[in-house]
Order: sequence, then structure tokens, then C-alpha cells
Amino acid sequence: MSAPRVVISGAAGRMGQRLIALGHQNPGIELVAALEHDGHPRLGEDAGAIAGVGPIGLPLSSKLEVSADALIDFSVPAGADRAIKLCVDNNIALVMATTGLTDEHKAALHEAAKKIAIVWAPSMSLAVNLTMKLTEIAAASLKDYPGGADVEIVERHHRFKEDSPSGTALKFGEIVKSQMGQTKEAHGREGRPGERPHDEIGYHAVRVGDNPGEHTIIFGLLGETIELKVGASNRDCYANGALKAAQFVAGKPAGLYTMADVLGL
Ligand SMILES: NC(=O)C1=CN([C@@H]2O[C@H](COP(=O)(O)OP(=O)(O)OC[C@H]3O[C@@H](n4cnc5c(N)ncnc54)[C@H](OP(=O)(O)O)[C@@H]3O)[C@@H](O)[C@H]2O)C=CC1
Ligand SMILES: O=C(O)C1=N[C@H](C(=O)O)C[C@H](O)C1
Repeated sequence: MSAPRVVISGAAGRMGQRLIALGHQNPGIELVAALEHDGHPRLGEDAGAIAGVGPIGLPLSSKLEVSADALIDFSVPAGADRAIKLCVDNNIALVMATTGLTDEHKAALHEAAKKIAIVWAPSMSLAVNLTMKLTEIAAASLKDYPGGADVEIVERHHRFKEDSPSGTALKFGEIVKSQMGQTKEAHGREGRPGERPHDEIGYHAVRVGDNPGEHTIIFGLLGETIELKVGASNRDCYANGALKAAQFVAGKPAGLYTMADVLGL
């Protein structure tokens, strides 16, 4: 396939701007539309100018008026909902990166994957997805550890982040649970919650400044501790991963794909 024609949804947001900037200079894709919601104050302005790279001939729009092979969504749950419908109606492959989705949105994604190809991941970063593999290995090795292994997941993000804990932290938790079988969750602790049960995963969401994303998975044993830590220096790891995912998913048969599929992990 020649360079896939790619739409960015949430194009004026923090992630959207990096996707426009990096997508424009990537010869492996062709940016064909920059989408935002109906009420966005900058509709009609050039998406490259908004992203700080100068005009690229792509106006910010609330409607999709061109053909496309893939759409990348980094927006909000309502934007994700619209992106799913747009892709199904127009037979466009989807890269879903928005987090904080409800069970309804998740069901809609599973339903949509019967008709179109979808890459759905809470983190498009290579380092994060590799750390997910390492977490799976650690959790599998410690599942029968005598005395029990306590797992806590600490994430740090910028003050503007709307959902907590991060989609990535929840995914790390799912991976741990799938190996170790924890049945309880604690989201922070206060008062006198009592002795920590081993079948609990603790989540801690720190919101500070402009942090682009950091996750630490702690395996606490008696006498020693293992910590797997992964952090972004800026948002380009997510944007570059999403552009790779768009190239991967364009033209693929209907179904749900992961970043492990995209990255060959
Ligand atoms: N999977 C991954 O690798 C990553 C996922 N994310 C996730 O991506 C999402 C976006 O993050 P971020 O860029 O920081 O957030 P921003 O708030 O900066 O950007 C979201 C953009 O989407 C716009 N928007 C709102 N409603 C719609 C709609 N209906 N259709 C299209 N666009 C809409 C917002 O407009 P307005 O500001 O006017 O509301 C805003 O411009 C979050 O869920 C975040 O957790 C972030 C980084 C990495
Ligand atoms: O909102 C963000 O910034 C991020 N959100 C994603 C998440 O919720 O996991 C991914 C990344 O950590 C950045």
C-alpha cells in the first residue's frame, strides 16, 4: 500500500498537535484531515500553524469531507464515540488512544472491530509496551511467592489530565491480575484500612506540573523490592507509536489489534 491517508481527531489538543507536527514530516503517511468538535474556537485555522510548525494546508475542521485509510483519535470519551461511528460508517481503520472510556465505549469498540480494523491501546509508547511484557514476566514469576507479593502501581501525569488512574496504570493492573489473580483494588489509602491483603492491587495517581507520563510497578516482598519504572521525556513517543499504528492498521482485516502487534513485541 502507498502511504496511508490519515485523519487526526483531537487535532488541536496536546497530543493532536504533536501528531500533526510529526505526521506532516513523515513520508510514510499522508495527513488528510485535522478534526475537532463542532464548538472548537480555532475551526478553519491551519492545523500546522496551531501545532507550531507553520501552515501545512490542512484546516482544522469539525467534519470529515475527504476519503481516508486510517483515523487516529486522541481526544475525550465523547470524541472517541464520534470517531468510532465515523470509522465504521466510512470503512476507515481506527487507532484508538483516548483513555477514560466507559464500559459502553469499550463495548462499542468491540462491536466496531467486527467491521473495521482497530488498534486500541492506552499507551502507544514502545518503552511502555515493553515494560508491560516485563511486568507480565515478573507477575508470573512471583504468583506463588511464599508470604505473598504486594503489587502497587504509581503513576504521575501533568495537572491537566482529566482521567484517573491513567489508562496505562489500569492496563498494568490487568496484566498483573491475569498472572497473579488479585481480586481487590485500592485507590490511595487513608484512615485505618488495616493490614494490606495480598490479593489487592494499589493504584496511586499523582498529578504534577507538566509531567508527560510516568509509571512504576512495585512488587513488594519481605526483605526485597522490585520496581519496574518507565517514563516519557515528552509526548513524541506516543505520537510516533500512533503513526506506526496507523501505518500498520490501514488496509488490515477487521479485528482488534494491540501495540504489541504493531511493534512486534
Ligand atoms: N494512548 C496513548 O499513547 C496516549 C493517550 N492519551 C490520551 O489521549 C487523550 C487526549 O490527551 P491530550 O491530547 O493530552 O488531551 P487534550 O485535552 O490536550 O486534547 C484533546 C482534544 O480533543 C478535543 N475534543 C473534545 N471533544 C472532541 C470531539 N468530540 N471530537 C474531536 N475532538 C474533541 C479537545 O478540544 P477542547 O480542548 O476544546 O475540549 C482537545 O483539543 C486523553 O484521553 C489521554 O489520556 C494521551 C497520551 C498518550
Ligand atoms: O493523558 C496523558 O497525558 C496520558 N494518558 C495515557 C494514559 O492515561 O495512560 C497515556 C500516557 O501515560 C499519557
